[in-house]
Amino acid sequence: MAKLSVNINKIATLRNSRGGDTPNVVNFAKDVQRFGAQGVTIHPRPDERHIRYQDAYDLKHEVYTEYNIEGNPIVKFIDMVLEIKPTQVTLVPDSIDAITSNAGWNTIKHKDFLVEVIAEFKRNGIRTSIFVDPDLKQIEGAKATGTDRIELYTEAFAHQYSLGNKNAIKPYTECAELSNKLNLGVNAGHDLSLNNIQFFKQNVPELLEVSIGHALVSESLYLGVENVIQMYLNKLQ
Ligand SMILES: CC(=O)[C@@H](O)[C@H](O)COP(=O)(O)O
Ligand SMILES: NCC(=O)COP(=O)(O)O
Repeated sequence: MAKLSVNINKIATLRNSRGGDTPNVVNFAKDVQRFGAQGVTIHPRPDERHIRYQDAYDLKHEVYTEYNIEGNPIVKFIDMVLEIKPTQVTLVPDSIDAITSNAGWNTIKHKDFLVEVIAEFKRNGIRTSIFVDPDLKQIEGAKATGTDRIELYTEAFAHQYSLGNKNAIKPYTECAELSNKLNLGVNAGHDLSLNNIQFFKQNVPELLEVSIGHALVSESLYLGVENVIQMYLNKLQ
């Protein structure tokens, strides 16, 4: 069984749009765990447009499942992760102004940097994962960094699958097979959804964890809206 880690960035986006504390990010994290999620993921960005660094600290004692913090390992991020000591840190090579993550690491070009940062996290007992495109060379490069796991960047799969192209799964299957052979754990994320997750899971051997946020929160709105409209109508009678 692959674990589901719920990315709660979007809850912080909604909260920040009004400047208050609704919805409350910590309560949401507690609820998703109560409902069965096996992990909570956050991806604080340098501009703190959704998850703030303070949220990462506030969640530390409330996430009793797997706490996964994703981000670009700039100094401020590294210091925060070392202080919080989550279950897992996922390194993502985001440019400062990226709207969302849009590429995996070049694990060959950035090998020395990754080796150093990963060693520091592992010395502190934090499991490491690095975000990579589904490319066999990048998987071999990831192995050489000493990371425990890789997170396969699934945007291309999600897009192609939505167009009906099931062959788009092939590089992911191959990368997972190679990772398994190399004893690298396999996580995955980005644009996974109720539409594509079952097919993805069935075709990616030994998938350990998926982190899902954007679609999961959108689907929750759609699937919950009928109930909430009825509750308002009842109160307005
Ligand atoms: C690495 C990855 O794919 C996710 O963490 C994604 O980037 C979520 O970040 P946003 O919520 O800022 O889009
Ligand atoms: N690591 C991927 C993640 O946390 C969530 O990505 P998305 O579901 O918001 O696209």
